[in-house]
Amino acid sequence: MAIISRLQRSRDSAYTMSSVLANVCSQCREPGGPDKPLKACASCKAVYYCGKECQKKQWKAHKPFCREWTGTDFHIKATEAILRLRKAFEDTDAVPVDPWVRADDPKEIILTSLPARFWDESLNDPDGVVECAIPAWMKEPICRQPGFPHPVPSSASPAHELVDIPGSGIGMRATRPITAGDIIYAERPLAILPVKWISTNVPPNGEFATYEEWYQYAMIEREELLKVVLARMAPENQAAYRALANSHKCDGSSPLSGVLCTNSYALGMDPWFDIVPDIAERDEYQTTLCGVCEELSRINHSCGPNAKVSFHMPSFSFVLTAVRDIPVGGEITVSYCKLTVPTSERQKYLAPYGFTCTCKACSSPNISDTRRATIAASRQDPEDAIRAWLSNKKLAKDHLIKDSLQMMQLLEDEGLEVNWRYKGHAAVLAMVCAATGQRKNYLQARKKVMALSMACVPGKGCWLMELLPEVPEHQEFWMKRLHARMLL
Ligand SMILES: C[S@@+](CC[C@H](N)C(=O)[O-])C[C@H]1O[C@@H](n2cnc3c(N)ncnc32)[C@H](O)[C@@H]1O
Repeated sequence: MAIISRLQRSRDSAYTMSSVLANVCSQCREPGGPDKPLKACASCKAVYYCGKECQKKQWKAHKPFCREWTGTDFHIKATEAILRLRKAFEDTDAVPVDPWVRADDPKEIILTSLPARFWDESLNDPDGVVECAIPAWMKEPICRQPGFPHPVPSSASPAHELVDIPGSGIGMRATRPITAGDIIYAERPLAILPVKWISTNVPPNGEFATYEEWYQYAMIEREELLKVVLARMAPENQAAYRALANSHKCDGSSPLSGVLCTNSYALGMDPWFDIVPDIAERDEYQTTLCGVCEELSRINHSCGPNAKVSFHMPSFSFVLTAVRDIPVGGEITVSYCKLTVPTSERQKYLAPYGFTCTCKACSSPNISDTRRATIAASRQDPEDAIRAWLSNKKLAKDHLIKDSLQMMQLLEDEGLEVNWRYKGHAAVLAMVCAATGQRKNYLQARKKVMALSMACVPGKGCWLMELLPEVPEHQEFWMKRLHARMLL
Protein backbone atom coordinates (compact mmCIF):
# COMPACT_ATOMS: atom_id res chain seq x y z
CA MET A 1 0.00 0.00 0.00
CA ALA A 2 1.34 3.43 -0.93
CA ILE A 3 2.66 5.33 2.03
CA ILE A 4 0.53 8.40 1.38
CA SER A 5 -2.61 6.34 1.48
CA ARG A 6 -1.44 4.79 4.75
CA LEU A 7 -0.92 8.30 6.10
CA GLN A 8 -4.35 9.33 4.96
CA ARG A 9 -5.79 6.27 6.59
CA SER A 10 -4.31 7.44 9.89
CA ARG A 11 -5.70 10.89 9.13
CA ASP A 12 -9.19 9.45 8.97
CA SER A 13 -8.95 8.41 12.57
CA ALA A 14 -7.78 11.84 13.75
CA TYR A 15 -11.24 12.60 15.00
CA THR A 16 -12.44 10.03 17.35
CA MET A 17 -16.07 10.66 18.15
CA SER A 18 -18.16 8.60 15.80
CA SER A 19 -20.59 10.39 13.53
CA VAL A 20 -23.51 8.10 14.24
CA LEU A 21 -26.31 9.51 12.15
CA ALA A 22 -28.74 11.62 14.11
CA ASN A 23 -32.27 12.42 13.17
CA VAL A 24 -32.81 15.00 10.45
CA CYS A 25 -35.76 16.85 8.94
CA SER A 26 -37.42 14.45 6.49
CA GLN A 27 -37.46 17.13 3.79
CA CYS A 28 -34.38 19.39 4.04
CA ARG A 29 -32.19 16.80 5.86
CA GLU A 30 -30.90 19.41 8.32
CA PRO A 31 -30.37 18.00 11.81
CA GLY A 32 -32.51 19.33 14.65
CA GLY A 33 -31.10 20.69 17.89
CA PRO A 34 -32.04 22.66 20.99
CA ASP A 35 -32.41 25.85 18.92
CA LYS A 36 -34.35 24.14 16.15
CA PRO A 37 -36.37 21.24 17.55
CA LEU A 38 -37.84 18.85 14.99
CA LYS A 39 -41.55 18.07 15.26
CA ALA A 40 -43.13 14.72 14.42
CA CYS A 41 -45.90 14.45 11.84
CA ALA A 42 -48.99 14.90 14.04
CA SER A 43 -50.77 12.03 12.35
CA CYS A 44 -48.33 9.08 12.10
CA LYS A 45 -45.61 10.43 14.42
CA ALA A 46 -43.10 8.50 12.34
CA VAL A 47 -41.25 11.25 10.46
CA TYR A 48 -39.91 14.60 11.62
CA TYR A 49 -39.81 18.09 10.15
CA CYS A 50 -38.06 21.33 11.04
CA GLY A 51 -41.17 23.37 10.15
CA LYS A 52 -44.50 23.58 8.34
CA GLU A 53 -42.90 24.52 5.02
CA CYS A 54 -40.84 21.31 4.81
CA GLN A 55 -43.82 19.25 5.92
CA LYS A 56 -45.99 20.74 3.14
CA LYS A 57 -43.33 20.09 0.50
CA GLN A 58 -43.15 16.43 1.41
CA TRP A 59 -46.81 15.71 1.91
CA LYS A 60 -47.42 14.08 -1.50
CA ALA A 61 -44.62 11.56 -1.02
CA HIS A 62 -45.40 10.98 2.63
CA LYS A 63 -49.19 10.56 2.31
CA PRO A 64 -49.38 6.80 1.60
CA PHE A 65 -46.88 6.06 4.36
CA CYS A 66 -48.73 8.30 6.79
CA ARG A 67 -52.12 6.63 6.14
CA GLU A 68 -50.67 3.18 6.62
CA TRP A 69 -49.19 4.00 9.96
CA THR A 70 -51.61 6.37 11.61
CA GLY A 71 -53.12 4.70 14.65
CA THR A 72 -50.54 1.91 14.88
CA ASP A 73 -47.97 1.77 17.61
CA PHE A 74 -45.15 2.60 15.23
CA HIS A 75 -42.52 3.26 17.83
CA ILE A 76 -42.64 -0.06 19.58
CA LYS A 77 -43.20 -2.25 16.58
CA ALA A 78 -40.32 -4.69 16.49
CA THR A 79 -39.29 -5.70 13.02
CA GLU A 80 -38.37 -9.21 12.00
CA ALA A 81 -34.65 -8.68 12.45
CA ILE A 82 -35.05 -7.44 16.01
CA LEU A 83 -37.50 -10.20 16.88
CA ARG A 84 -34.91 -12.75 15.77
CA LEU A 85 -32.29 -11.17 17.99
CA ARG A 86 -34.72 -10.95 20.89
CA LYS A 87 -35.59 -14.61 20.54
CA ALA A 88 -31.94 -15.54 20.57
CA PHE A 89 -31.65 -13.62 23.83
CA GLU A 90 -34.60 -15.38 25.44
CA ASP A 91 -33.45 -18.85 24.36
CA THR A 92 -30.16 -18.47 26.16
CA ASP A 93 -29.39 -21.09 28.72
CA ALA A 94 -25.86 -21.94 27.71
CA VAL A 95 -22.81 -21.41 29.87
CA PRO A 96 -21.06 -19.09 29.10
CA VAL A 97 -24.02 -16.82 28.54
CA ASP A 98 -23.76 -16.31 24.84
CA PRO A 99 -26.81 -16.47 22.64
CA TRP A 100 -24.74 -17.33 19.63
CA VAL A 101 -26.91 -16.95 16.59
CA ARG A 102 -25.78 -19.43 14.00
CA ALA A 103 -25.99 -16.91 11.22
CA ASP A 104 -26.11 -18.32 7.69
CA ASP A 105 -25.05 -14.95 6.40
CA PRO A 106 -21.68 -13.81 7.83
CA LYS A 107 -22.88 -10.21 7.59
CA GLU A 108 -25.88 -10.86 9.81
CA ILE A 109 -25.79 -8.97 13.09
CA ILE A 110 -25.47 -11.20 16.15
CA LEU A 111 -25.64 -10.33 19.81
CA THR A 112 -22.72 -11.50 21.83
CA SER A 113 -20.78 -10.62 24.98
CA LEU A 114 -17.03 -10.11 24.59
CA PRO A 115 -15.12 -11.43 26.42
CA ALA A 116 -17.62 -14.21 27.18
CA ARG A 117 -20.03 -13.58 30.05
CA PHE A 118 -20.79 -16.38 32.53
CA TRP A 119 -23.85 -17.10 34.65
CA ASP A 120 -21.46 -17.32 37.59
CA GLU A 121 -20.43 -13.67 37.63
CA SER A 122 -17.26 -14.41 39.58
CA LEU A 123 -15.92 -16.05 36.43
CA ASN A 124 -16.35 -12.92 34.33
CA ASP A 125 -13.29 -11.05 33.09
CA PRO A 126 -12.30 -8.53 35.81
CA ASP A 127 -11.96 -5.74 33.23
CA GLY A 128 -15.61 -6.07 32.26
CA VAL A 129 -17.75 -7.48 29.49
CA VAL A 130 -18.88 -5.62 26.37
CA GLU A 131 -22.36 -6.17 24.97
CA CYS A 132 -21.91 -6.35 21.22
CA ALA A 133 -24.22 -6.26 18.22
CA ILE A 134 -21.71 -7.12 15.49
CA PRO A 135 -21.67 -8.90 12.13
CA ALA A 136 -21.36 -12.65 12.73
CA TRP A 137 -18.02 -13.04 10.93
CA MET A 138 -16.22 -10.62 13.26
CA LYS A 139 -16.49 -12.72 16.39
CA GLU A 140 -14.04 -15.43 15.36
CA PRO A 141 -11.02 -13.25 14.47
CA ILE A 142 -11.54 -11.26 17.68
CA CYS A 143 -11.66 -14.35 19.91
CA ARG A 144 -8.82 -16.14 18.06
CA GLN A 145 -6.28 -13.45 18.99
CA PRO A 146 -3.52 -15.14 21.02
CA GLY A 147 -4.20 -14.64 24.73
CA PHE A 148 -7.56 -12.90 24.15
CA PRO A 149 -8.67 -11.02 26.15
CA HIS A 150 -5.51 -9.17 27.17
CA PRO A 151 -5.84 -7.06 30.31
CA VAL A 152 -6.99 -3.51 29.63
CA PRO A 153 -3.87 -1.28 29.40
CA SER A 154 -3.42 0.99 32.38
CA SER A 155 -1.95 4.38 33.07
CA ALA A 156 1.43 4.41 34.90
CA SER A 157 -0.47 5.97 37.84
CA PRO A 158 -4.01 7.39 38.13
CA ALA A 159 -4.10 10.46 35.91
CA HIS A 160 -7.69 11.68 35.56
CA GLU A 161 -10.92 12.63 37.30
CA LEU A 162 -14.41 13.44 36.07
CA VAL A 163 -15.55 16.88 37.19
CA ASP A 164 -18.10 19.56 36.31
CA ILE A 165 -16.65 21.87 33.69
CA PRO A 166 -18.49 25.23 33.59
CA GLY A 167 -20.44 25.48 30.33
CA SER A 168 -19.83 21.93 29.11
CA GLY A 169 -21.31 19.55 31.68
CA ILE A 170 -19.13 16.76 33.02
CA GLY A 171 -15.61 16.59 31.63
CA MET A 172 -12.24 14.99 32.33
CA ARG A 173 -9.33 16.68 34.07
CA ALA A 174 -5.68 15.69 34.62
CA THR A 175 -4.79 14.92 38.25
CA ARG A 176 -1.05 14.74 37.53
CA PRO A 177 1.24 16.07 34.80
CA ILE A 178 0.78 13.92 31.70
CA THR A 179 3.39 13.55 28.95
CA ALA A 180 2.61 13.18 25.23
CA GLY A 181 2.28 9.48 24.43
CA ASP A 182 1.19 8.51 27.97
CA ILE A 183 -1.84 6.31 28.37
CA ILE A 184 -4.26 8.34 30.48
CA TYR A 185 -7.01 5.78 30.90
CA ALA A 186 -8.40 2.72 29.15
CA GLU A 187 -11.79 1.12 29.44
CA ARG A 188 -13.89 -1.69 27.98
CA PRO A 189 -16.94 -0.02 26.48
CA LEU A 190 -20.46 -0.70 27.72
CA ALA A 191 -21.59 -1.62 24.21
CA ILE A 192 -20.37 -1.92 20.63
CA LEU A 193 -22.81 -1.52 17.76
CA PRO A 194 -22.91 -0.66 14.05
CA VAL A 195 -22.62 3.08 13.35
CA LYS A 196 -25.51 2.85 10.94
CA TRP A 197 -28.37 0.47 11.21
CA ILE A 198 -29.46 -0.63 7.77
CA SER A 199 -33.04 -1.80 7.92
CA THR A 200 -33.47 -5.39 6.78
CA ASN A 201 -37.19 -4.86 6.37
CA VAL A 202 -39.18 -2.90 3.88
CA PRO A 203 -41.18 -0.01 5.30
CA PRO A 204 -44.93 -0.62 5.07
CA ASN A 205 -45.37 1.69 2.11
CA GLY A 206 -42.66 -0.28 0.29
CA GLU A 207 -41.59 1.17 -3.02
CA PHE A 208 -43.31 4.49 -2.30
CA ALA A 209 -41.15 5.11 0.76
CA THR A 210 -38.88 8.12 0.53
CA TYR A 211 -35.25 7.96 1.57
CA GLU A 212 -36.17 9.73 4.82
CA GLU A 213 -38.89 7.20 5.58
CA TRP A 214 -36.47 4.32 5.09
CA TYR A 215 -34.09 6.19 7.33
CA GLN A 216 -36.69 6.79 10.03
CA TYR A 217 -37.65 3.14 9.82
CA ALA A 218 -34.02 2.13 10.38
CA MET A 219 -33.79 4.53 13.34
CA ILE A 220 -36.76 2.86 14.99
CA GLU A 221 -35.18 -0.55 14.44
CA ARG A 222 -31.95 0.73 15.99
CA GLU A 223 -33.81 1.81 19.13
CA GLU A 224 -35.29 -1.67 19.36
CA LEU A 225 -31.83 -3.17 18.93
CA LEU A 226 -30.49 -0.92 21.69
CA LYS A 227 -33.27 -2.05 24.04
CA VAL A 228 -32.17 -5.65 23.57
CA VAL A 229 -28.48 -4.78 23.94
CA LEU A 230 -29.21 -2.90 27.19
CA ALA A 231 -31.36 -5.72 28.53
CA ARG A 232 -28.28 -7.96 28.30
CA MET A 233 -26.12 -5.60 30.35
CA ALA A 234 -25.52 -5.83 34.10
CA PRO A 235 -27.92 -3.41 35.88
CA GLU A 236 -25.09 -1.03 36.83
CA ASN A 237 -23.97 -0.83 33.19
CA GLN A 238 -27.52 -0.14 32.04
CA ALA A 239 -27.71 2.68 34.59
CA ALA A 240 -24.33 4.04 33.42
CA TYR A 241 -25.53 4.04 29.79
CA ARG A 242 -28.79 5.81 30.64
CA ALA A 243 -26.93 8.40 32.75
CA LEU A 244 -24.81 9.60 29.79
CA ALA A 245 -25.50 12.94 28.11
CA ASN A 246 -28.09 13.10 25.32
CA SER A 247 -27.92 16.04 22.92
CA HIS A 248 -30.65 14.58 20.70
CA LYS A 249 -33.68 15.13 22.87
CA CYS A 250 -35.30 17.59 20.47
CA ASP A 251 -34.74 15.98 17.09
CA GLY A 252 -37.07 13.02 17.30
CA SER A 253 -34.30 10.54 18.16
CA SER A 254 -35.46 7.88 20.59
CA PRO A 255 -33.75 8.02 24.01
CA LEU A 256 -31.25 5.16 23.68
CA SER A 257 -30.30 6.21 20.13
CA GLY A 258 -29.84 9.77 21.36
CA VAL A 259 -27.27 8.59 23.91
CA LEU A 260 -25.50 6.55 21.21
CA CYS A 261 -25.35 9.56 18.86
CA THR A 262 -23.97 11.82 21.59
CA ASN A 263 -21.35 9.52 23.09
CA SER A 264 -19.97 6.92 20.73
CA TYR A 265 -16.41 6.51 19.50
CA ALA A 266 -15.70 4.91 16.14
CA LEU A 267 -13.53 1.76 16.28
CA GLY A 268 -11.92 2.75 12.97
CA MET A 269 -10.02 0.45 10.59
CA ASP A 270 -6.57 0.39 12.22
CA PRO A 271 -7.36 -2.17 14.96
CA TRP A 272 -8.54 -4.70 12.40
CA PHE A 273 -5.41 -4.86 10.25
CA ASP A 274 -3.51 -7.20 12.60
CA ILE A 275 -6.31 -9.73 12.88
CA VAL A 276 -7.89 -9.51 9.41
CA PRO A 277 -5.05 -8.20 7.20
CA ASP A 278 -7.17 -8.04 4.03
CA ILE A 279 -10.13 -6.40 5.74
CA ALA A 280 -10.24 -3.38 3.43
CA GLU A 281 -10.72 -5.62 0.39
CA ARG A 282 -13.24 -7.97 1.99
CA ASP A 283 -16.81 -7.79 0.92
CA GLU A 284 -18.08 -8.49 4.44
CA TYR A 285 -16.43 -5.37 5.75
CA GLN A 286 -19.47 -3.25 5.38
CA THR A 287 -20.25 -2.44 8.96
CA THR A 288 -18.34 0.23 10.79
CA LEU A 289 -18.68 -0.10 14.52
CA CYS A 290 -18.80 2.33 17.41
CA GLY A 291 -18.65 1.96 21.18
CA VAL A 292 -20.04 3.84 24.17
CA CYS A 293 -18.00 4.07 27.39
CA GLU A 294 -18.87 4.90 30.96
CA GLU A 295 -15.97 7.32 31.57
CA LEU A 296 -14.32 7.99 28.20
CA SER A 297 -17.68 9.14 26.79
CA ARG A 298 -17.52 12.01 29.31
CA ILE A 299 -14.65 13.71 27.51
CA ASN A 300 -15.52 17.07 25.96
CA HIS A 301 -14.56 18.35 22.53
CA SER A 302 -11.84 20.80 21.48
CA CYS A 303 -10.72 21.77 17.95
CA GLY A 304 -7.16 21.58 19.33
CA PRO A 305 -7.49 18.36 21.38
CA ASN A 306 -4.73 17.21 23.72
CA ALA A 307 -5.70 13.53 23.64
CA LYS A 308 -7.01 10.84 21.38
CA VAL A 309 -9.13 7.73 21.91
CA SER A 310 -8.27 4.60 19.90
CA PHE A 311 -9.50 1.05 20.01
CA HIS A 312 -7.11 -1.66 21.23
CA MET A 313 -8.23 -4.97 19.78
CA PRO A 314 -6.15 -7.38 21.97
CA SER A 315 -7.82 -6.08 25.15
CA PHE A 316 -11.08 -5.09 23.43
CA SER A 317 -10.92 -1.67 25.01
CA PHE A 318 -10.76 2.02 24.14
CA VAL A 319 -7.49 3.68 25.15
CA LEU A 320 -7.08 7.40 25.83
CA THR A 321 -3.57 8.66 25.02
CA ALA A 322 -2.14 12.18 25.39
CA VAL A 323 -0.94 13.78 22.13
CA ARG A 324 0.82 16.64 23.91
CA ASP A 325 1.84 17.36 27.49
CA ILE A 326 -1.09 18.17 29.81
CA PRO A 327 -0.52 20.05 33.11
CA VAL A 328 -2.20 19.09 36.40
CA GLY A 329 -5.77 20.43 36.38
CA GLY A 330 -5.83 20.83 32.58
CA GLU A 331 -9.01 19.63 30.88
CA ILE A 332 -8.47 16.51 28.76
CA THR A 333 -10.18 16.90 25.39
CA VAL A 334 -10.68 14.94 22.18
CA SER A 335 -12.07 15.95 18.81
CA TYR A 336 -15.62 15.19 17.64
CA CYS A 337 -15.08 16.46 14.09
CA LYS A 338 -12.67 16.90 11.19
CA LEU A 339 -10.16 19.53 12.26
CA THR A 340 -8.56 20.96 9.12
CA VAL A 341 -11.81 22.42 7.74
CA PRO A 342 -12.83 26.07 8.40
CA THR A 343 -14.47 27.09 11.68
CA SER A 344 -17.94 27.50 10.12
CA GLU A 345 -17.84 23.94 8.79
CA ARG A 346 -16.69 22.55 12.14
CA GLN A 347 -19.50 24.41 13.92
CA LYS A 348 -22.00 22.89 11.51
CA TYR A 349 -20.70 19.40 12.23
CA LEU A 350 -20.81 20.04 15.98
CA ALA A 351 -24.35 21.51 15.98
CA PRO A 352 -26.10 18.17 16.68
CA TYR A 353 -24.02 17.91 19.88
CA GLY A 354 -25.92 21.00 21.07
CA PHE A 355 -23.04 23.39 21.76
CA THR A 356 -21.06 26.11 20.05
CA CYS A 357 -17.35 25.48 20.38
CA THR A 358 -15.47 28.36 22.01
CA CYS A 359 -11.97 26.87 21.82
CA LYS A 360 -8.98 29.05 20.88
CA ALA A 361 -9.31 28.26 17.15
CA CYS A 362 -13.07 28.91 17.04
CA SER A 363 -12.60 32.19 18.94
CA SER A 364 -10.28 33.66 16.29
CA PRO A 365 -11.44 32.07 13.02
CA ASN A 366 -9.65 34.56 10.76
CA ILE A 367 -6.19 33.57 11.97
CA SER A 368 -7.00 29.93 12.53
CA ASP A 369 -8.82 29.26 9.22
CA THR A 370 -5.86 30.56 7.18
CA ARG A 371 -3.40 28.41 9.11
CA ARG A 372 -5.61 25.33 8.88
CA ALA A 373 -6.06 25.84 5.12
CA THR A 374 -2.24 25.85 4.75
CA ILE A 375 -2.06 22.65 6.80
CA ALA A 376 -4.85 20.99 4.79
CA ALA A 377 -3.12 21.82 1.49
CA SER A 378 0.17 20.21 2.53
CA ARG A 379 0.82 16.58 1.69
CA GLN A 380 4.13 15.00 2.41
CA ASP A 381 5.07 11.38 2.16
CA PRO A 382 8.03 11.10 4.57
CA GLU A 383 9.86 8.33 2.75
CA ASP A 384 9.42 9.91 -0.71
CA ALA A 385 10.58 13.29 0.63
CA ILE A 386 13.80 11.74 1.99
CA ARG A 387 14.48 9.83 -1.24
CA ALA A 388 14.00 12.99 -3.32
CA TRP A 389 16.33 14.93 -1.03
CA LEU A 390 18.99 12.20 -1.06
CA SER A 391 18.95 11.88 -4.83
CA ASN A 392 19.05 15.60 -5.61
CA LYS A 393 22.19 17.25 -4.32
CA LYS A 394 20.89 20.62 -5.56
CA LEU A 395 18.34 20.62 -2.76
CA ALA A 396 19.71 22.61 0.17
CA LYS A 397 21.13 20.58 3.01
CA ASP A 398 18.56 21.93 5.41
CA HIS A 399 15.72 21.81 2.85
CA LEU A 400 13.63 19.16 4.59
CA ILE A 401 14.47 20.18 8.12
CA LYS A 402 13.33 23.77 7.66
CA ASP A 403 10.13 22.69 5.99
CA SER A 404 9.23 20.06 8.58
CA LEU A 405 10.09 22.26 11.57
CA GLN A 406 7.96 25.07 10.09
CA MET A 407 4.99 22.82 9.50
CA MET A 408 5.29 21.26 12.97
CA GLN A 409 5.34 24.75 14.49
CA LEU A 410 2.19 25.67 12.56
CA LEU A 411 0.47 22.49 13.74
CA GLU A 412 1.55 23.19 17.33
CA ASP A 413 0.24 26.77 17.11
CA GLU A 414 -3.13 25.36 16.09
CA GLY A 415 -3.02 22.61 18.74
CA LEU A 416 -3.10 19.97 16.02
CA GLU A 417 -0.45 17.51 17.22
CA VAL A 418 -3.17 14.89 16.75
CA ASN A 419 -3.07 15.44 12.97
CA TRP A 420 -1.28 12.73 10.92
CA ARG A 421 0.97 15.36 9.33
CA TYR A 422 2.61 16.16 12.67
CA LYS A 423 4.00 12.68 13.21
CA GLY A 424 4.82 12.47 9.48
CA HIS A 425 7.07 15.54 9.79
CA ALA A 426 8.59 14.21 13.02
CA ALA A 427 9.42 11.03 11.06
CA VAL A 428 11.08 13.12 8.32
CA LEU A 429 13.29 14.74 10.98
CA ALA A 430 14.21 11.34 12.38
CA MET A 431 15.15 10.02 8.93
CA VAL A 432 17.23 13.13 8.10
CA CYS A 433 19.11 12.51 11.39
CA ALA A 434 19.69 8.89 10.36
CA ALA A 435 20.90 9.91 6.88
CA THR A 436 23.33 12.38 8.44
CA GLY A 437 24.49 9.95 11.13
CA GLN A 438 23.12 11.90 14.12
CA ARG A 439 22.44 9.08 16.54
CA LYS A 440 21.20 11.07 19.55
CA ASN A 441 18.95 13.36 17.50
CA TYR A 442 17.55 10.36 15.64
CA LEU A 443 16.54 8.71 18.91
CA GLN A 444 14.97 11.94 20.16
CA ALA A 445 12.90 12.49 16.99
CA ARG A 446 11.92 8.80 16.97
CA LYS A 447 10.64 9.14 20.53
CA LYS A 448 8.27 11.90 19.37
CA VAL A 449 6.95 9.80 16.47
CA MET A 450 6.52 6.85 18.82
CA ALA A 451 4.48 8.89 21.34
CA LEU A 452 2.08 10.06 18.64
CA SER A 453 1.88 6.78 16.87
CA MET A 454 1.00 5.02 20.16
CA ALA A 455 -2.04 7.30 20.32
CA CYS A 456 -3.20 5.77 17.01
CA VAL A 457 -2.37 2.13 17.66
CA PRO A 458 -2.02 1.69 21.44
CA GLY A 459 0.73 -0.57 22.69
CA LYS A 460 2.34 -1.02 19.28
CA GLY A 461 2.51 2.23 17.38
CA CYS A 462 1.35 2.82 13.82
CA TRP A 463 3.08 1.72 10.59
CA LEU A 464 5.46 4.74 10.71
CA MET A 465 7.43 2.88 13.38
CA GLU A 466 8.40 0.33 10.72
CA LEU A 467 10.48 3.10 9.10
CA LEU A 468 12.23 3.95 12.36
CA PRO A 469 13.99 0.96 13.98
CA GLU A 470 15.18 1.25 17.55
CA VAL A 471 18.82 0.90 16.51
CA PRO A 472 19.75 3.99 14.42
CA GLU A 473 22.29 2.01 12.38
CA HIS A 474 19.43 -0.22 11.16
CA GLN A 475 17.53 2.69 9.66
CA GLU A 476 17.39 2.37 5.87
CA PHE A 477 19.00 5.79 5.22
CA TRP A 478 21.68 5.57 7.93
CA MET A 479 24.72 7.70 6.91
CA LYS A 480 23.40 8.21 3.35
CA ARG A 481 24.06 11.99 3.37
CA LEU A 482 26.90 12.43 5.75
CA HIS A 483 28.03 15.82 4.53
CA ALA A 484 24.74 17.37 5.70
CA ARG A 485 25.86 16.63 9.26
CA MET A 486 24.93 18.67 12.28
CA LEU A 487 22.13 20.64 10.72
CA LEU A 488 19.73 20.12 13.59
C1 LIG B 1 -19.75 12.98 24.73
S1 LIG B 1 -20.60 14.07 25.75
C2 LIG B 1 -19.30 14.69 26.75
C3 LIG B 1 -19.64 14.63 28.21
C4 LIG B 1 -20.68 15.59 28.66
N1 LIG B 1 -20.11 16.91 28.90
C5 LIG B 1 -21.41 15.11 29.89
O1 LIG B 1 -21.79 15.93 30.71
O2 LIG B 1 -21.63 13.90 29.98
C6 LIG B 1 -20.95 15.34 24.61
C7 LIG B 1 -21.71 16.51 25.17
O3 LIG B 1 -20.86 17.28 26.02
C8 LIG B 1 -21.05 18.68 25.83
N2 LIG B 1 -19.81 19.24 25.27
C9 LIG B 1 -18.78 18.56 24.74
N3 LIG B 1 -17.79 19.38 24.37
C10 LIG B 1 -18.19 20.62 24.64
C11 LIG B 1 -17.61 21.91 24.47
N4 LIG B 1 -16.41 22.07 23.94
N5 LIG B 1 -18.33 23.00 24.88
C12 LIG B 1 -19.56 22.85 25.43
N6 LIG B 1 -20.18 21.64 25.61
C13 LIG B 1 -19.50 20.54 25.23
C14 LIG B 1 -22.21 18.81 24.84
O4 LIG B 1 -23.37 18.93 25.58
C15 LIG B 1 -22.18 17.48 24.12
O5 LIG B 1 -23.44 17.11 23.61
